[in-house]
Amino acid sequence: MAERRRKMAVSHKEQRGIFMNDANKGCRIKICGLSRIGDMEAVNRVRPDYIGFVFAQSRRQVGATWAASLKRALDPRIQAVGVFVNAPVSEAVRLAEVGTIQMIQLHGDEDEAYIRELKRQTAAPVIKAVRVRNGDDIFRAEQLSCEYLLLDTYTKGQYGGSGRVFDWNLIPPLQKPFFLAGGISMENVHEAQSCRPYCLDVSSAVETEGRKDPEKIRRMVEAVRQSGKQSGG
Ligand SMILES: O=C(O)c1ccccc1NCC(=O)[C@H](O)[C@H](O)COP(=O)(O)O
Repeated sequence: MAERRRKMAVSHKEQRGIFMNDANKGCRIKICGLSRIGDMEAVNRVRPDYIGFVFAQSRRQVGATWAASLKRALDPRIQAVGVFVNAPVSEAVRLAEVGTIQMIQLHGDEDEAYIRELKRQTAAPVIKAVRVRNGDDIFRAEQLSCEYLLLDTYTKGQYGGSGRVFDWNLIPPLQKPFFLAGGISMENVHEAQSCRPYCLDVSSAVETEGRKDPEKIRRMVEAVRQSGKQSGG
């Protein structure tokens, strides 16, 4: 077990080195809330950088066993992120340990103590989501010992996946790389990149009648890649 953890730590360090220092690579793209084998086939064709499995309560929720099957159908070059809301630390750790996910996204009220405990038990990089109401929310989150932030829209009674945009003017210059989420669509994808996110995170806008739509996924991934080429990335 200790050896396995050590190897994971090395591989995540290498991964962080590549992702954080590779300034030549343009903005990344994450497609979140995948739950069907057809979704895996759709992403394998266009290869976003990340996909997300939502383990929290949601119409997009997947269980551990089903997520493991989905992961087996996923192109290994795509990183799988597990999305959790106030889950026991052991749940996220276990999913990372068995290889269903490579990164952990905390989308609830998890605090520094929670993140520290997570980091004690796994080397998987941590993304802490901030549901933005004001600039202070973001400043506070930057003090946490996570590798990445994810800035999302605050919606009362809903932790994520609302399809709504927040005021991007609230984003201060940040030290940590951040994922930009919340209502990213074909209409605002270029403007979103001017906020200089490490990665764009999309869910609702690549769905049709509540299901992921392969053609919308293809167009979204293509749009992000095209912008990267135009900006020289
Ligand atoms: O997507 C969900 O249903 C969800 C539920 C509970 C917590 C987090 C959730 N999603 C997290 C994500 O990373 C979404 O991609 C992000 O909130 C953006 O979603 P959208 O505004 O629909 O593009």
